[in-house]
Amino acid sequence: MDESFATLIFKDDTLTLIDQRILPAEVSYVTCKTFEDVEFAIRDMIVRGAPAIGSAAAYGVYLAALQCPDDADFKKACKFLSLARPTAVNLGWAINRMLATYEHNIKQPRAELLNLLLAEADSIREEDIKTNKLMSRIGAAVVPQKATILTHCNTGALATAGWGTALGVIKTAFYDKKDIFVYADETRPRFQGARLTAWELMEAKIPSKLIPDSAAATLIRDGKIDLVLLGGDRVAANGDVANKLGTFALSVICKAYGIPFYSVVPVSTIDFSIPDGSAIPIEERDAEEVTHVQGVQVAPKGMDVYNPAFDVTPHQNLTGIITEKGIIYPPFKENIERLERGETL
Ligand SMILES: CSC[C@H]1O[C@H](OP(=O)(O)O)[C@H](O)[C@@H]1O
Repeated sequence: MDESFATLIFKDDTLTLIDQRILPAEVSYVTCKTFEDVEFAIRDMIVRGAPAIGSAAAYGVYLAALQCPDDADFKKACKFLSLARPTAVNLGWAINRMLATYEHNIKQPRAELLNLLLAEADSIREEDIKTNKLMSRIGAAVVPQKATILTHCNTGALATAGWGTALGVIKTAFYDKKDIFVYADETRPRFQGARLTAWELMEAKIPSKLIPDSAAATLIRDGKIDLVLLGGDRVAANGDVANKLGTFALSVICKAYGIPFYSVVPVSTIDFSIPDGSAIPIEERDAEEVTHVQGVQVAPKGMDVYNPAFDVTPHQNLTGIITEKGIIYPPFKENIERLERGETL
């Protein structure tokens, strides 16, 4: 996808989002004029991907301030936004950053306070694009001159405010003229890989193939994959990573066959407050996502469903975690503590 496609645009007190529920069949946009619109857009995955969710939520907080001059109403609106999806830490991180701007400037005239909140939301969006390009540059160093890469879910411009995390690394390696080939798995049940990553790879003209999720294991066993690059939604202080369902299984297979396995995340996706992955809330989504495919029923009516949207990969299965502050290698806990102290790795 060329960079003219913006995942989210904010203008005239309106957040415009490319509707990721129906890409690539249709390129259409949804406008959000209230914080309730933004909450729905996040919850229904019109916008998805940890950094993109954070950026959208930041504008949702600004819209809440526009709608709610009363402090208690505003705080209630922010709480409502924070509950839209539980796993990606970027949602809470962005809301908390906006709330800090609000509290710090609460005594300013209302118009000035609103301007400062909008400026903070713009900064969060702009910083994310810069962060993605920086981590992509750092991450491209782990991509051999000739490599076949497996990626999972969607971690491109659509999952962020622009450019991408793991797919950002892949694009950077490609534009660096590395001889890469990408296998993108479909990523059931929402098909972020088949719908979104395939679209971004084709737009970028990166040599690639789409595969069923369950084909990855055989490709890894048969030595067809040199490297796995994927995203993350919340990283615990010991390096455990919550990411799209299926990540854990891929990590086990890669560990068994000695394939490098990297999560690519901005530091804003690290939750320094939780000691390990057991504390990460895992979102469970509607049964229909599994019983239906693009609205067509495939499972018998009334069949019970377990539909976790994420799983947790233990740090022991990771080769490294690529960030804009450097690559976190084992010992993960100690190196994450260095990041928390503001060091660059
Ligand atoms: C760049 S973070 C992308 C991250 O978000 C995806 O989840 P979802 O599509 O449900 O928001 C997936 O976990 C990706 O790795």
